[in-house]
Amino acid sequence: MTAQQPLIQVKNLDLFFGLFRALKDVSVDFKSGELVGLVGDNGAGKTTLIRVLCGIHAPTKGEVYFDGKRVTEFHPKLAIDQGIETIQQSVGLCDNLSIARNFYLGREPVNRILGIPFLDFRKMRDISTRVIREFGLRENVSPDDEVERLSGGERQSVKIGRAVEFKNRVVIMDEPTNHLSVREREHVNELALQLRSQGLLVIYITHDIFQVHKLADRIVIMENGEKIADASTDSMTAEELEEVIRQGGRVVEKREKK
Ligand SMILES: Nc1ncnc2c1ncn2[C@@H]1O[C@H](COP(=O)(O)OP(=O)(O)OP(=O)(O)O)[C@@H](O)[C@H]1O
Repeated sequence: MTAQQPLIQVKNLDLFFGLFRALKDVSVDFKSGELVGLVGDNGAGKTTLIRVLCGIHAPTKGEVYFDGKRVTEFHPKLAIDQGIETIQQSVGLCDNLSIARNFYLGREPVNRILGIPFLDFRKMRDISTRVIREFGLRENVSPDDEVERLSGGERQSVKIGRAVEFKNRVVIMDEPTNHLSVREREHVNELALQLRSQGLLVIYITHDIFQVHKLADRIVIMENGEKIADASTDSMTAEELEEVIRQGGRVVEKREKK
């Protein structure tokens, strides 16, 4: 990894829901071409942090920089325009629409005939066919099939394919392998590595410590709204990582006191 400028810089972020402080002075950097595991117990603040990055929540205090520029407005559309895509198990696809339509959701290509705009179905079908083959969907799956017909892993593949095709710069994967079979899980994880090797920043949220330790370059651990550790996976075994999470910040504090 070169010493390049971080793609995303989070500085001293605080976020309150009413009186509840969900993020406490969180600072963290993310670089392009990195796969970063974001872990921590339930309620640690992982989802809240990534919701700030994808423009769903505005921080109460602190700063976020994207590509060196301060983010002054937090809105999901702005985050998408900057190339930040979130892949969650249960959201992101409309079950009753075809794979092709889902692939282009919100970015539908248009043909103009006599100045009247028409959806370019041929383009949607052609591009999504290529991508669904490339991303490992079954041979008998057609771009005209409703996504309802797809397995969990195939649904994730459509979302990941979409992120690559639209040249996203950041893919946030929030528990992307929940409820998937072992084979599908491996496939989704291979796709995550593929995104990283294409130079994207991948932020991977999970409770599966052993899985993320194998995949990630770096692990950021959160606890009660705070970042309690940020370490490369080479510097910590999966067992040590699990212990840090189990003990909250206490193991880290002990290590720092030595
Ligand atoms: N919209 C909201 N309004 C009020 N409190 C919220 C809201 N969203 C999250 N919280 C609270 O903020 C804290 C952090 O939640 P968050 O979802 O970020 O945790 P998490 O680390 O992603 O947990 P999990 O692994 O269970 O998804 C929790 O105590 C949660 O109840």
